[in-house]
Amino acid sequence: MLTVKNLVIETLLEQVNFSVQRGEILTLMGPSGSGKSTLFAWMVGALPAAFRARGELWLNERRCDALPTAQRGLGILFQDALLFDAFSVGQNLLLALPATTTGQARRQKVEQVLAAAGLAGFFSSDPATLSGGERARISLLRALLAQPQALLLDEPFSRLDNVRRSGFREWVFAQIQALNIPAVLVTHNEEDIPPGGRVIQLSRWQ
Ligand SMILES: Nc1ncnc2c1ncn2[C@@H]1O[C@H](COP(=O)(O)OP(=O)(O)OP(=O)(O)O)[C@@H](O)[C@H]1O
Repeated sequence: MLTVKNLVIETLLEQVNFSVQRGEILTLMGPSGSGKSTLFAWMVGALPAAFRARGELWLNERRCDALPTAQRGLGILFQDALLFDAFSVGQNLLLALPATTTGQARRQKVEQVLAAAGLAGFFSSDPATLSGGERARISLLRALLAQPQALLLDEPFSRLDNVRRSGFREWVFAQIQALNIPAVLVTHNEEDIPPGGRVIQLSRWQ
């Protein structure tokens, strides 16, 4: 379970409280500038220096808000599918693979997740030559290869056209359910809300 408890980010967010169960996707909505991305930045341990925050972050019974980013167990996916364009698709994915997988098993693991995502044969591709939908899928694969215990999705669908958007959305939701990890989705689009999913509205600091 992922919990944000009594979070205050001064002059931006007042008293944010939520818990997300394993396999659940909680949707966060709110006007532009209400602090959705800043909330994610705080959760991953990268709050801009301009802000002061207090509150608790818990992931699977472990308090995480004082831990370094890499130890929090959170994966994050941004609106822009950020990939290193100097590296091939496969190298981008290898970078995310934990050091516990070694030797030839590293490449095999990456080939295997590419194939499972319908991207067999993309290992040596240059990310700059991919479509927006392909970049989005590879970005999610990269986030998942790091074996996060929870996933934060910051408008991951907004740069995709309508056809790609719904396909990618279903695929992302299926991945989260298969991994049985909690996820938080920021979106401006009500169509992105998973069927029956809970929604939290962030409001501006009063
Ligand atoms: N590094 C920073 N330093 C100072 N202020 C910042 C910084 N990053 C964001 N802000 C400000 O914090 C406020 C909240 O921004 P944030 O990006 O969290 O909003 P948002 O709800 O994600 O908006 P949108 O829906 O437009 O993406 C905005 O007023 C923004 O200008």
